[in-house]
Parts: sequence; structure tokens; C-alpha cells
Amino acid sequence: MRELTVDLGERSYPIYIGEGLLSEASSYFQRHGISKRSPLMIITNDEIAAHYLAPLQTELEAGGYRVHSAIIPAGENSKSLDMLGELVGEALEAGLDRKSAIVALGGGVVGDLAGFVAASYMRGIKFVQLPTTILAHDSSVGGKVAVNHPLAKNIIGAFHQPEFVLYDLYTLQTLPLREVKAGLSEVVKHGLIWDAEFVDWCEKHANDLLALSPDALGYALHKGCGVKAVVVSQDETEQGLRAILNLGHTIGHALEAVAGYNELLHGEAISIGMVGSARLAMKFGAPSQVYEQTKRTLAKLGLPVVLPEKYDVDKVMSAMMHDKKFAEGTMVFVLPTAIGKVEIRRDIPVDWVREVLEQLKLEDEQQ
Ligand SMILES: NC(=O)c1ccc[n+]([C@@H]2O[C@H](COP(=O)([O-])OP(=O)(O)OC[C@H]3O[C@@H](n4cnc5c(N)ncnc54)[C@H](O)[C@@H]3O)[C@@H](O)[C@H]2O)c1
Ligand SMILES: O=C(O)C(=O)C[C@@H](O)[C@H](O)[C@H](O)COP(=O)(O)O
Ligand SMILES: [Zn+2]
Repeated sequence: MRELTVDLGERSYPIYIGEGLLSEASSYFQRHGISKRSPLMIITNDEIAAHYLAPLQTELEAGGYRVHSAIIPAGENSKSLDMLGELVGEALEAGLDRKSAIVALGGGVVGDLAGFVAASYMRGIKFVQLPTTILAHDSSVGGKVAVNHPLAKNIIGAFHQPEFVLYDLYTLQTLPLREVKAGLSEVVKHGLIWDAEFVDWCEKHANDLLALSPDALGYALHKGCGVKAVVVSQDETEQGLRAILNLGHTIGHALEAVAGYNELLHGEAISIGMVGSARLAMKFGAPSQVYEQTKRTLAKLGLPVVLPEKYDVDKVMSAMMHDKKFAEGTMVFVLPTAIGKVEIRRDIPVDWVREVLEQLKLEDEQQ
């Protein structure tokens, strides 16, 4: 078992990473002071529930917890205000009070939504993250919780940190291959913003990662969570440094919104966005090697690295203007200056962004 800490003073919390951790969940709940006198509510989706809900519920009940489970439909469209309202209704009916906890069992969709339920129910109750996707090495750490609006991704949300993160790597073995690849996109991102050696490692071990080798996954997720924990510990509410975790997201979030949240997976959109950012960086003088290695590594992991032809560049440009990263009349981009190093720029000519998107689209036509 590996352990990391998100260091936020009195709100610090651990990330436990290991195999079989869900089968001992109640001892972690107890250790972290989750009340047995108030009911708790597990939020998960139908696909994850089929694999992991019954054993988790049995384990927690055997440990003396009163458990209510809420099951939402799988998919990004569940990250909505309507679903938030439904879950608040379920929490009230199940008798959750201010000492109750919300338990997120799932990937980033469940985690972001459940975290926002916890942040808003009775103005904030405890929550626990039980991530079950590779991507959730990112989403379960750091306390960004949110739902989407049709016009913009994650635009209604809060910062609300979990009590602890319990990452059972056994759960990853049932992930569909497309979800494995999408999750690895954010793993590579953590290397691209912070650790060049780790990017080399990801490139070299791409096949091991895709094959879900326990050793490779354990190492990569510990590294990825480690970068995230260090960054969040220094800048919890994104006053500065934390924005680097947004590499690839200016373009990526716009693509997700334009696609209606049900076509491109988050990790796929971010992959295209990271290639776009590396291309944009070349216009500011970054060496072409940065663009080439970014694209090569993501492609080796089976991720999209061009903009599908059907995307309308005007619509993508306009979606970018609704993002949180658009402020005071300018777009904010995280641009790589070397592998493992990025800078935050607010002086991006809009025409350059358009050119990059057109180039990425042209590459799709040429494939
Ligand atoms: N809060 C943050 O800091 C943060 C960071 C990154 C991404 N996100 C958000 O995370 C979301 C994407 O998360 P995701 O990729 O985990 O998506 P997801 O939660 O939709 O899970 C992906 C798919 O895999 C299925 N699944 C999950 N675990 C499984 C398992 N163990 N076995 C079999 N199937 C399983 C789910 O049912 C779903 O269909 C996006 O909404 C993104 O915006 C948030
Ligand atoms: O934790 C962060 O900070 C991130 O930016 C991580 C991103 O991978 C994640 O997709 C996040 O939800 C994006 O945040 P947003 O504030 O741009 O919505
Ligand atoms: Zn992301």
C-alpha cells in the first residue's frame, strides 16, 4: 500500500493507493471519524454498482454503518443540476443529517457530482472518495467538485476536500479499454507539467499501462497523484500555480461542450487539447521536440491527437469564451516550454488559437 498526503493544514488528508482496499473500507471510515450514528449515502452509477456496490455496502454495514445507496445513470450527462436536485431529494429521504457523509464510488463523473452534493447539502457535509477509474487519480484529489451547464463544463461548483481517498487498484481491472486510455491522458498530463522523466517512462511503458499491469499502474498512479497532491497543497483554490493542472483543458473543455458531453471522453478531449497547446507553444518559441514527444506519447497510449474533421472551429472558439479560463477579456492557456515544464499565458492572439485548431483538423483529413 502506498500513501500520500494532500497538505492543507487542518484539512489535510491522505490518499491510500493499493490492491483490495475496498474490502477493508470500514476500518478506514472508522479511522477517519465517519459517524456511525448518522446514515451515509454512497453515490455510484449503474455500471460500477454492478461490480462493486454490494460488497462495499456489506463491508460497511458489517462495520456498523447505516448505508443508503443512490445509483445514477453512467455518463457525463449525469453531471447536471437536475441530478444534483434528485440526489439532494434522496439524501433527505434517507435521513442524512449534518454529521452524515457522502461516499463517491466511481470515476470523475460520480466524484465531481457526489462531491458537489456533499459541498451543498446542508451547506456542506463530509465526503469520501473511492475512485474506480484511472482518470480518477486526478479527479478524486484536490477538492474541485462541480456539475456542467450545457454551455460550459464544470461551471457550477465548489472547492470541497474529501476526508480521505481510498484507491483500490483492483477495481481498474474491469475498466473498458477506451476508459483506460482516457484515464492515461491525465496521467501523462501530470508528467508533462512537472516531471520529464515520468513522461519518458510513460512512453516506454505504454503497452504495460494499456495491459493494466499492476506494477506499472501502481507506479504511474502514485506518480500522478503525487504531482497533483504537491500542486494542490501549494494552491488549493487556484490563485496561481494550480492552473498548470489545466494543461490541455482550454481546448479540451470547449470540445466536450461542443460535442454535447456524450461523444468525446474527458481524457480524449484533453489529449487533443494538450497536442494543441504544444503546437501553440511552438509559436512562442518552444522546441518542436516538445510537440513531437507530447503527440507521440499520447498516440502510443491510443489517444486521439488530431481534431476530428466534423468539429466546427467557430463553435469551439466560442465555447472557449465561456470557460472559467476566459477572464478579463483574454483566454488563459497553459503552454509547455519543455517536457515537464509549463507556463501560464494570458497574451494569446485569438488568431493563433484558430490556426492551431485548423491545423489539428487538417491533420485529421490527412490521416
Ligand atoms: N475534479 C477534478 O479535479 C477532475 C479532474 C479530472 C477530471 N474530472 C472530471 O472527471 C470526469 C471524467 O471521469 P472518468 O473518466 O472517471 O469518467 P466516468 O466517471 O464517467 O467513468 C468512466 C466510465 O467507466 C465506467 N466505470 C467506472 N469505473 C469502472 C470500473 N472500475 N469498472 C468498469 N467500468 C467502470 C463508468 O460507469 C463510466 O461509464 C469528467 O467529468 C471530468 O470533468 C474532474
Ligand atoms: O484539479 C485541477 O485543478 C484540475 O484542473 C484538474 C483537471 O484535470 C480537471 O479536469 C478539472 O476539473 C478542471 O478544472 P476546471 O476548474 O477547469 O473546471
Ligand atoms: Zn481534467
